[in-house]
Amino acid sequence: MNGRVIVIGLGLIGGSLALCIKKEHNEATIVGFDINKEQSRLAKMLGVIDEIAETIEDSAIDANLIIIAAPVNETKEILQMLAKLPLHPDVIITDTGSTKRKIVESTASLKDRGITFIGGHPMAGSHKSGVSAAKEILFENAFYLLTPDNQIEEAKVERLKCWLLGTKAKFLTITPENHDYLTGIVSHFPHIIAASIVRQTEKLSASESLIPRLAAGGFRDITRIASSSPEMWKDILLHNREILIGLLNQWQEEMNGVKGLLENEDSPAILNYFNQAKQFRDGLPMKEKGAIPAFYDLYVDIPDYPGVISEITGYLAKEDISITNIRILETREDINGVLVISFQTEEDRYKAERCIETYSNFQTSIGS
Ligand SMILES: NC(=O)c1ccc[n+]([C@@H]2O[C@H](COP(=O)([O-])OP(=O)(O)OC[C@H]3O[C@@H](n4cnc5c(N)ncnc54)[C@H](O)[C@@H]3O)[C@@H](O)[C@H]2O)c1
Ligand SMILES: O=C(O)C(=O)C[C@]1(C(=O)O)C=C[C@@H](O)C=C1
Repeated sequence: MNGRVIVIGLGLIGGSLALCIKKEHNEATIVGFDINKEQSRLAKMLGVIDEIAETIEDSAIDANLIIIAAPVNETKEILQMLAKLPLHPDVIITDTGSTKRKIVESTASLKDRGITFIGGHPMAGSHKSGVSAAKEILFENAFYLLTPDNQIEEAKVERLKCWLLGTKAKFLTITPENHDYLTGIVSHFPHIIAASIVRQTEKLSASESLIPRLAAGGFRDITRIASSSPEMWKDILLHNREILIGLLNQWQEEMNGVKGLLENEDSPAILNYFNQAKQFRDGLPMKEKGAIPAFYDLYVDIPDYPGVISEITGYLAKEDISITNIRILETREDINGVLVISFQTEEDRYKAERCIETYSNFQTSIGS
């Protein structure tokens, strides 16, 4: 498709969407705006956008598609500001916010003017922020939730899906209320739990300095998302507070139940507790982004001798397998080191696992 697309908020999500749109619609012009000028400059330098917009006002006027990929509170403010501008009558405005009810409510003035707003939420992401973490394949196979008002013409929804074709996501239409209930359960609430586990651990570490050094695989897996942007999550929680308060009440009951099982030393019930959790977890769809890691990490246990990292990267280079990131887990320095290598795709990670197995005796695992 041809036209002008403006992306407001050039972080992980805005940057990734810009890349997807450019890939699918090469002839379109992608204009980017971010309140942080450094992000705009970086986005242009990385080829994520074609042009930098100096203000939203100037660039939105002739846009065919406006994507707001800013934090949820800012998204509301931007929508209210757009409602005052002389926009192209055929423009489609969408957002990427993790909550929908309050955002959709703030579009009343746009709606009164007959301007199309279709709430959007790509259900894939990461704990990383900023345009430097943006990638074209971020949304592949993920659900992309859309919350069009029932007055929006189907053709407009189809046009938006066409713009977003390069995401290779699976579109699903739901109401804003249902959206906030479902994402409250599978996304917002787990972020609270992850942060609470980390905070409890931090408090207990004050009297036990070994704790941070022992926190290894399991702790890291369940708390990865506690490294997400605190600013972003503060607003998400406040947008969805009623649902989250309900879930916290249920969780407290659940925890009281577990406490009861322990107090009563109810061995069969404890076994059953873990069995049921395992069955549900193991049955989650693995091909969908929601259930697999956002970055395809491979963990390699490495002995401590000079040159071991270049040895492993050498094996991967030999088989032409590209890596996107490499780091050492410091917490396990005192036993062997653990090298974490990230790949763009699950297939690359699989090839790397086979490659390292073929050329060495290093133990690998995918850590999930
Ligand atoms: N991170 C995720 O996993 C994820 C996944 C799906 C949806 N989302 C949602 O997408 C949105 C963006 O998240 P992200 O992860 O890309 O965050 P991010 O922090 O990587 O990027 C947000 C960008 O918005 C910019 N910004 C803030 N206020 C602005 C304003 N008033 N005008 C213009 N730019 C502004 C910031 O400078 C930043 O560059 C959020 O609403 C978030 O809830 C996040
Ligand atoms: O993978 C992660 O780090 C995420 O937290 C991604 C995640 C999620 O909770 O699944 C976070 C917020 C979004 O709105 C959608 C996706």
